[in-house]
Amino acid sequence: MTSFAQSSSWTSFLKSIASFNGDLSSLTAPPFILSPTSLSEYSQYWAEHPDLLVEPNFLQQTPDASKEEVDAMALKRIIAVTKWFIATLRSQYCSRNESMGSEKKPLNPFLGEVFVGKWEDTETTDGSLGETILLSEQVSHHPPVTAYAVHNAKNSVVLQGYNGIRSSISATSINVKQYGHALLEYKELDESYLITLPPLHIEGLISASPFVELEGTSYIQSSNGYITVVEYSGRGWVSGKKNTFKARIYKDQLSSNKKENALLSISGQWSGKSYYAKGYSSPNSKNDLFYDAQASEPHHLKVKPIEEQHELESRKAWLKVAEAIKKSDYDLINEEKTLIENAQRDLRKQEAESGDKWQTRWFDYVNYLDGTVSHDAFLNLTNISNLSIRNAPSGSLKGSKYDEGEAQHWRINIQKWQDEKEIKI
Ligand SMILES: CCC(=O)OC[C@H](C)CC[C@H]1O[C@H]2C[C@H]3[C@@H]4CC=C5C[C@@H](O)CC[C@]5(C)[C@H]4CC[C@]3(C)[C@H]2[C@@H]1C
Repeated sequence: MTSFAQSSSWTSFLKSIASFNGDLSSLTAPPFILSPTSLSEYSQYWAEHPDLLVEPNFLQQTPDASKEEVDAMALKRIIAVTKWFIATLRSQYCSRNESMGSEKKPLNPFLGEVFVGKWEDTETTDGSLGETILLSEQVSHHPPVTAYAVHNAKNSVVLQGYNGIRSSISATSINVKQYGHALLEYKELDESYLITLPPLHIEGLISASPFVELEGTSYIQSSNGYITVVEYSGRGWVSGKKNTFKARIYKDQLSSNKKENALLSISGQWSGKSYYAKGYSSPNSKNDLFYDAQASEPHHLKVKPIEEQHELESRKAWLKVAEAIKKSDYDLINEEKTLIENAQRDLRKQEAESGDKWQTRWFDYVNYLDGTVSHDAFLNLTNISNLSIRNAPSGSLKGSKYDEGEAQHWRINIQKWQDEKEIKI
């Protein structure tokens, strides 16, 4: 038990969780659990291995390739995309534990908050990787939704997506369903991938050292038919290790209905070592190493100095709150947060009076049910993967109990970024 666990603020916090209303940002957490980082910054975790993100673009068959060679290259590419995806998980779900000792409560982004940065090509000697940029924007405040786009122009790679969560409480953990998805497009290959987001829960609350554990299933569906099905579990599973996963790659969604059809199986820890073997058997450490998450340090993106940032940029906007959190000065945290919250309330009031709703900056809210979109990567990929197009928990299948209601999703409007005058990377 950490010393925090006995502190009165943590026990009263745990009691407050008991009367939880579903909106995590409404819980007043004790200062030591607060992160000085805004949730709008979490979009960067999709691209802390830019080399892995771009790698599939270098796996192209020759123009005169036979059907078998074309197929073999397509399989190589989904294996590379799976490796990139697995490599994102340590940053996504362990980076706070590694840098601050436990999972923390991120700052709740205000509507219109943006976070931008870039990864320069420090990997290659011939510059073949090129620069990768991140655009992240809080496109909704109630409920909180962060949209993002990662763009590597040199290799025509665009990753775009958005994330919102719904939380509930069980006896000892916070259960989180993720909403949204990521779309990964390799324009040179005319190939795209739909990536869904796994449910998670927060363990370690009683011992005041919370950490994320992934659960359930997520999918990576390629426009060339191949699909990766990833199953997550924690300590409880056979391996007894935390952050355990099994990924199986199939020729197409139909064959994914039977594990025996798996072409390749990968298993291990997404925050540690994982191994692969042909077919559907579960590989172990005697098989070939697939990826070692601890062996390759994440590349942190470059962010302009605060004094060069626009007032809507996250680190500038939250600077005083972040400093107060680092000093654990609870009164100052509340004082500075209240200033930001009041400014936001005034903006909403003015918009209500003038009738000018807040306009999102770089992302459009696309309705997939009113006929405005006849065909795009998302419709194609949800068709071949049998995944719902609705605003359902990420990875919900067509025909499942969640496959109902609206189908509106956030998409990057690259023209709006190209027309951007005020905010620079
Ligand atoms: C608010 C209650 C509280 O402070 O509880 C203490 C604990 C820190 C648990 C609650 C917070 O835990 C944080 C973990 C956050 C997720 C971490 C990673 C991701 C992946 C990223 O791609 C999208 C966002 C997401 C899902 C984060 C969402 C917000 C989470 C659950 C924070 C909880 C408030």
